[in-house]
Amino acid sequence: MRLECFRPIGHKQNQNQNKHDGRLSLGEFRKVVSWSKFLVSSGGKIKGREEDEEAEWSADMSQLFFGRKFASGRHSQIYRGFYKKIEVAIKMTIQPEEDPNLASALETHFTSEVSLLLHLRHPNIITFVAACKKAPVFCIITEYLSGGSLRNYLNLQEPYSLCLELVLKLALDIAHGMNYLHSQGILHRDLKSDNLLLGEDMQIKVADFGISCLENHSGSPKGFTGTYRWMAPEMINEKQHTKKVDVYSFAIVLWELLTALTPFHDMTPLQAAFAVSQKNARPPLPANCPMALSQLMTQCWSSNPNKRPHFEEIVSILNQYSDSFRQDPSFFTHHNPFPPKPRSPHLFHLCIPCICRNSGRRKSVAASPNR
Ligand SMILES: Nc1ncnc2c1ncn2[C@@H]1O[C@H](COP(=O)(O)OP(=O)(O)OP(=O)(O)O)[C@@H](O)[C@H]1O
Repeated sequence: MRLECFRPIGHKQNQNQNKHDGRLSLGEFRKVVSWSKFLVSSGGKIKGREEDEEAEWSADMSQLFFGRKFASGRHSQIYRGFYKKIEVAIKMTIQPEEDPNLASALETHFTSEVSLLLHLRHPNIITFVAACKKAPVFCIITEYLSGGSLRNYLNLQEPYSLCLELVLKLALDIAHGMNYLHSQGILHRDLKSDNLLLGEDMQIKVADFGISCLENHSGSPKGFTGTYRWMAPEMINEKQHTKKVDVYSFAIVLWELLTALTPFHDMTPLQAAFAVSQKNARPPLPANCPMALSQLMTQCWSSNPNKRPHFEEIVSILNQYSDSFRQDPSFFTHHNPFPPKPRSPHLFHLCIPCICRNSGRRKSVAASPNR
């Protein structure tokens, strides 16, 4: 998109402008102009993660050019734009006058999202550019990712159609991003395919840190929750939770990659939450899913958070699978993550006569799936 399609805040628009040429429509322009009176004079500061650190994040609004709105969140509108000639996404949130509780929750989440994003630098985490806070309008500027969300991508695919190579690549991108996030002591708490964005080269970046928090401040997110279909049972039950809630959500995302379907699509989010937390329900394992990936998913969505692996381990397992799969495309057909346990020497000894006597029968007994 050409730079001249975008307008700095406060710039007058030509009324005859064509609505469909990538520029702002009159309505969109009026909205941005109405926000501009709040944004132009902004020069906010926000507390950094260190108690005494006040990090400057304030955007230079004269360098911000708005394009079209291309997405919406629950409480935000997302515009394309340019900031200092870099293509960006601009997330705008406006506090509702009529709902002071929501207004205050939105401010808390804006502050928390900025203070966390500010410190993150990783190829699989969305890059923060700048922000602007001038109540009742808040804006967060990040790099723009042209591939849209993973959910939108999956919606365009046939069920069960993603090739294993792509599933492994995307799963590894997510696991790398999450491993980095956890290494920084941050819990995401809303990991889902809508919050995973795709770059041009199908590189995934983790986004939307609105309800994320530092590990040692993991109380319930005031005013908001994550999304039930992806939420770990202990978080649904509002119990104390740890980094492992993200591992649970990762398992659901892995299931989405393998099926391209929406988890618990035949239930409302509340029904899904009840089924997961009270009946230990999980999405059905795909029939043709390699056993190695089924085992990883099952482990990651275990109801006991201590049985879920850390992301470091997940990265290492997925790396191993990717390497083996690259070298031998039939790897997943042969690989059995549950190798039969070696028999104890005592039992082996006892079996010898019976093997000798019934050598023909032994084969079929060993092959019995019930053993
Ligand atoms: N940097 C970006 N590049 C491309 N698309 C983006 C970007 N940021 C957000 N989006 C799009 O906007 C949608 C909503 O963004 P985001 O999840 O950050 O908003 P939100 O208000 O926190 O949403 P919600 O509260 O509903 O989860 C994303 O699912 C994605 O499709």
